[in-house]
Amino acid sequence: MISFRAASVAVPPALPGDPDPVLLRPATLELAERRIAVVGCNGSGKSTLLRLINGLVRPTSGAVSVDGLDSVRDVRRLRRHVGFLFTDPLSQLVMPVVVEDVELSLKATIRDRHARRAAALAALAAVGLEHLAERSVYDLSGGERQLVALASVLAAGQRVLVADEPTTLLDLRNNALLQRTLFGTLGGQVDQVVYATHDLDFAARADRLLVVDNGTVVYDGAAPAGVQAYRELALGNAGAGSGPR
Ligand SMILES: Nc1ncnc2c1ncn2[C@@H]1O[C@H](COP(=O)(O)OP(=O)(O)OP(=O)(O)O)[C@@H](O)[C@H]1O
Repeated sequence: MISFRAASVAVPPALPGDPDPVLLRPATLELAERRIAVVGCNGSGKSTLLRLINGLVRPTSGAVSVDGLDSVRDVRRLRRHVGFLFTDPLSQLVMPVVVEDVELSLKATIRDRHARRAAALAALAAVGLEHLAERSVYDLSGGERQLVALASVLAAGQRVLVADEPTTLLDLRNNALLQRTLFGTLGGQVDQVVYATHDLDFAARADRLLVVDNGTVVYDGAAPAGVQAYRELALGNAGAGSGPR
């Protein structure tokens, strides 16, 4: 269960004397569903909301917790419980060689070096990238990096996954592979996936959908109606006729 209790985020103003810009207005949410999508226009506050979940952003007021772990007080334990997939995979690929990056995620759980290598190769195979195991992460395409980041995050074995626009760099086939892999882990090692996306077909697959506008959660409910609400919000009347496919 992911809980937001009147959680808000404000930052210091760029110019002295200006009011503090509010990135997220107080949000109270109890998120228990397995697949939770967050949609909204550029700059609406989706990443801010996602980053609150694993303590990358601290609430200015209110509180956020995941399965009883407070995002400020228990932040170290929270980070072991909640994995985060960044929009830009280079933000999180820390080892120079693909297989080594996945092995790093397994270090806490598999002590034997050979077993760790085998598990890392299996994690890469799950996203169709075992042939890239010995390549430099800097030589990969953007989409290949995004899939390696997914393999590394899944290998870490966290119960909750937060993914910030995880399909932005992926072609149609790999987009489908990512969705299959991400959702396929649910009910196994993973209890919940929370993802922000501009891909409305991906968003429509959620069990619950949040629409964020100008730092406020303006819709919270079923995905198909939420996608439609977002179309109308973003496009006005032009979006009203085009329902989710
Ligand atoms: N540290 C900060 N200081 C000032 N403004 C910030 C800071 N972090 C984010 N913002 C602003 O807060 C707003 C929300 O940012 P956020 O990254 O949450 O949006 P988003 O919905 O994820 O956008 P996108 O779809 O473009 O990724 C943006 O206008 C951004 O410029």
